[in-house]
Amino acid sequence: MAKGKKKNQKKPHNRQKPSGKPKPQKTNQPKTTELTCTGLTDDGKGIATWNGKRLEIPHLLPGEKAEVAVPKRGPAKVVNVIEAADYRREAPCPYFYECGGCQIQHMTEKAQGDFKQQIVDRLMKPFGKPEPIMTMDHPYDYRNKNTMTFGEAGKREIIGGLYKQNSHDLIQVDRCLIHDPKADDIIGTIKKLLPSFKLRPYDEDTGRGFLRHVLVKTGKTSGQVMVVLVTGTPEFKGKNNFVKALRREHPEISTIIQNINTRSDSMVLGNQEKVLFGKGFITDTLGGLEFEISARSFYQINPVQTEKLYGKAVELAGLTGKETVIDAYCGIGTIGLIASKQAGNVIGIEMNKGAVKDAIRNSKHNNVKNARFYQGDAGEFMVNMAAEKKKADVVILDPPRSGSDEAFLSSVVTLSPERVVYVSCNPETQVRDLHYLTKKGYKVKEIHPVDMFPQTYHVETVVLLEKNK
Ligand SMILES: C[S@@+](CC[C@H](N)C(=O)[O-])C[C@H]1O[C@@H](n2cnc3c(N)ncnc32)[C@H](O)[C@@H]1O
Repeated sequence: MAKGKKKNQKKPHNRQKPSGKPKPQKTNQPKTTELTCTGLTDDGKGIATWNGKRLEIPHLLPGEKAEVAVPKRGPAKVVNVIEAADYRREAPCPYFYECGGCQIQHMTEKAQGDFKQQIVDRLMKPFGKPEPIMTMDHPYDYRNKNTMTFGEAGKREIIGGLYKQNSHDLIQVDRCLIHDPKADDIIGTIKKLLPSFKLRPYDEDTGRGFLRHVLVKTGKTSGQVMVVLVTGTPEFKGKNNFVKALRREHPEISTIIQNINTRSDSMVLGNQEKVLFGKGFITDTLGGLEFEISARSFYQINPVQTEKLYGKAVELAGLTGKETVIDAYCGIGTIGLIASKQAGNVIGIEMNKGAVKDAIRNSKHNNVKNARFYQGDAGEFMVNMAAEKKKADVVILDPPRSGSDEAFLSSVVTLSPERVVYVSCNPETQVRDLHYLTKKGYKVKEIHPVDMFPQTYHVETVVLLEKNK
């Protein structure tokens, strides 16, 4: 195992007190005990009680009896499952128990769907019964955005992999089961090429070395592939030959970008980019439209499920070709542009400048004439629209995990659209916002959970609200 970052590690010290009496060492030696799991948290951890204390234990399932190691600090760990639940399975990924990327691979696929359905059913109970969750036929290989981090282990052995759960320790990962396999092949080739070009992984502490991460984006429909080499320094010795060698092994690559990231936080990408080969972006098709995807633009990571999610959102909007539709928190304009085919006009609002530029470019690229995109805070934008007595027939909103805010929601109430379609990647904050809207004259009509992120605990929901008659 390699260290991706050593900054927070304290140096050990051996000094003793002058009295000669050694200070007792604080140990974190775990106690191993037998526990029975009584429930599951919404992030997929087993719940058990030990010495009157509630424990949340990764990889343990309700009804199971297990030997569990309980340290003084940090998470408890399953040592041995004594009685297994009938929906437990051998996790298909060999890195599952170490890597933090997936949390529920030890459940059968049916159980994963049931688990997410139960969460949504419970949270949405005040508003009605949710529809059955939309699951995926092949819940693997789905990510179109794949990142691996580079570091070193032992005697300068290069590691290209993922962080261990809750840490900055890297695990060598040759194949991540939810990544696009093509992406992992390319990352493997890059790892193999590094020594022959005398390129090393970047070390944040010393500022030496070169490669921090490799990000590979793939267009599932177009087959186009973007490779982003995230480097800690701008110098790239032998870059032309490196690009040639990589393309020789992977002629499917459409564009290669060097992204320079000198930051010390956990952001993968920096602000500076150089296009080394190709156009610097790829395209992909979604909802019958073609979207340009750049290294830094937000694009839903599971295209198969996104078709279902957006399809449902547009269907719930109930458009007849005349309506004014607001696409709030619109990102690169995907939902609004897809809806524009059936709407009178679309107004998109988004905070991120780059995403708004992408949305405008995408509308031109698809010859959409009835959509306008604005940059700003969605709440402020809606307050202004309400103050100017503007009209909206349908509001579609897809806010970040933190949900929407009162400025936005109160302006929705003032604008008084017939329908509100609320897409969310966090049903908890969505429920909070639904309580607000249902107290102010709206009624929840339909609730649809969508499994956008199989093997993880995350669940997406799309909810239709209508104005009380
Ligand atoms: C979950 S993404 C949805 C993007 C888009 N609807 C899609 O499906 O690709 C949420 C978006 O909200 C934007 N955002 C966050 N806070 C915002 C705010 N206060 N006002 C407007 N947009 C905001 C983010 O930049 C991000 O693009």
